[in-house]
Amino acid sequence: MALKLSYFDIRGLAEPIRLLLVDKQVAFDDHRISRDQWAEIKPKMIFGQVPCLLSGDEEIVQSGAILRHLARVHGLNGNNETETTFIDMFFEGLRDLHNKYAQMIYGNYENGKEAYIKDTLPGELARLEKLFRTYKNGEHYVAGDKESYADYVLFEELDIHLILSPTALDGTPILKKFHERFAERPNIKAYLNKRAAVNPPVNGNGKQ
Ligand SMILES: N[C@@H](CCC(=O)N[C@@H](CS)C(=O)NCC(=O)O)C(=O)O
Repeated sequence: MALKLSYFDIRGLAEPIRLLLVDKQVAFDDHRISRDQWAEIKPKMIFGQVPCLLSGDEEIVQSGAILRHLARVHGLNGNNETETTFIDMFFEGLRDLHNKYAQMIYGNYENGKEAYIKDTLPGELARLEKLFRTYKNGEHYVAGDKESYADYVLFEELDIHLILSPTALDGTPILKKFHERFAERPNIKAYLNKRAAVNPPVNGNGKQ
């Protein structure tokens, strides 16, 4: 089934989806929309927004729905209902953190960045690390031995926070190790090397 992922030429909400597809070696058209093209494309989108994954004739929007769709198709959803629920819960927790990050990035970067790094982030990461240790003490993936869609989201979330603050993970060694391990997965590593040459912005306003 031909896949086309439409998004802007930034990492943003599409990057965990790209990472999942790349890691699973699923071919896709990585369609990057320019600001000029957007005015024409926006009215055609179900909610007037991207990312949008076109899978054959099926149009899927909402980044969480896209990730969960791919998780079901590629076996990245846990081994049973308990694991799937845990993975979803972990993902929603990551989404909450990302919303706080995005509020600061888009709404209060100049005045809010330092307070976000110092006051908000450590507690958020500590909570995530505690949850991450639920399965096998966090030695592998979110739900234990096998990767899930939430691992791609977690990796990207940690990665962008390291861009924001290179010492961001110093207080959460288990998450730091996960980030290092995940970056070494061969397909991810090759993608990160290729991406580094282009270095696309993390966010739409160029702040990161
Ligand atoms: N809940 C949606 C949010 C999508 C969203 O906010 N997309 C932004 C880019 S990150 C967008 O399309 N902005 C352009 C616009 O709204 O015109 C999701 O998770 O996919």
